Amino acid sequence: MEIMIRLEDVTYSYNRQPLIHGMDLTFEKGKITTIVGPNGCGKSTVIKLSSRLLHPDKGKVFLENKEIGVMKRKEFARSVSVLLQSSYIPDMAVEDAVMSGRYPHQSPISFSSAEDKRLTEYAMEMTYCQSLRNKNMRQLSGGERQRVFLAMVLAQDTPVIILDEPTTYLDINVSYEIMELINSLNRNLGKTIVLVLHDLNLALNYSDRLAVMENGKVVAYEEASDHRVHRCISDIFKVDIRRMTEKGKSYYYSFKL
Ligand SMILES: Nc1ncnc2c1ncn2[C@@H]1O[C@H](COP(=O)(O)OP(=O)(O)OP(=O)(O)O)[C@@H](O)[C@H]1O
Repeated sequence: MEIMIRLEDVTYSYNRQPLIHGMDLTFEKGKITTIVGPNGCGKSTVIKLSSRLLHPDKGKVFLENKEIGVMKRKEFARSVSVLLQSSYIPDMAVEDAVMSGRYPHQSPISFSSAEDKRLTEYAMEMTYCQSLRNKNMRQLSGGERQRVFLAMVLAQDTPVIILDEPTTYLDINVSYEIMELINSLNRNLGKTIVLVLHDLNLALNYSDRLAVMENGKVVAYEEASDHRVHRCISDIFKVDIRRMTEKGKSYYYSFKL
């Protein structure tokens, strides 16, 4: 098992109110790991600590063997892309916004290369944004904007992709398409993916591993098919988890008892 991101003895407080205390957590290379847990348990905080948007009060975060706090901004951005829950909405056309995802790969004086244009097109195609290319970001619906933010992440073309609730605002069909895309980025291109998902059915069916959080702590961390993690989810969310097989494929689903 190779580790891509490692939180080591991490402590974090907001306004002197401790939220995370001495957390050890790893995200494996080449896997899809999803963090689940109730509102306010600290999932986004872990995402921000893992992507240098917050710095631990104590402890360290490593990307492979480098401490992320000492990495150069562009160096980190060539390795890790991140989609947050509420991103700033830039006042620019969709195509330019997606192209801006390429910035870590460009020098300050260079213009966009053929590779930048190719990846921008690819990212827009994969996220169904091509027809939006000339629209201003601020004119988009919530779901359209979420797809463009995902395209920006794809265009960044990093080995690690961190997505905090990527299916927010998306209708059920687009949610599944995006989860299939995330799955194929992992299975076909070997990307390491870290997700936060509220939809337990998506989390159970698209993750290799699940980290269950409660009150700032990781209370279970197992393979997504492991009954121990299912029991923990059942206890926290007061749901039952079942497995069904359809056309030779197994699926998990959760439902309220
Ligand atoms: N900037 C902030 N200042 C003060 N408190 C904060 C700040 N950001 C988050 N918190 C608090 O920290 C706790 C954890 O927040 P966080 O956003 O990490 O939770 P979450 O598990 O991602 O929640 P949700 O599922 O609702 O998105 C919450 O109680 C929240 O109110």
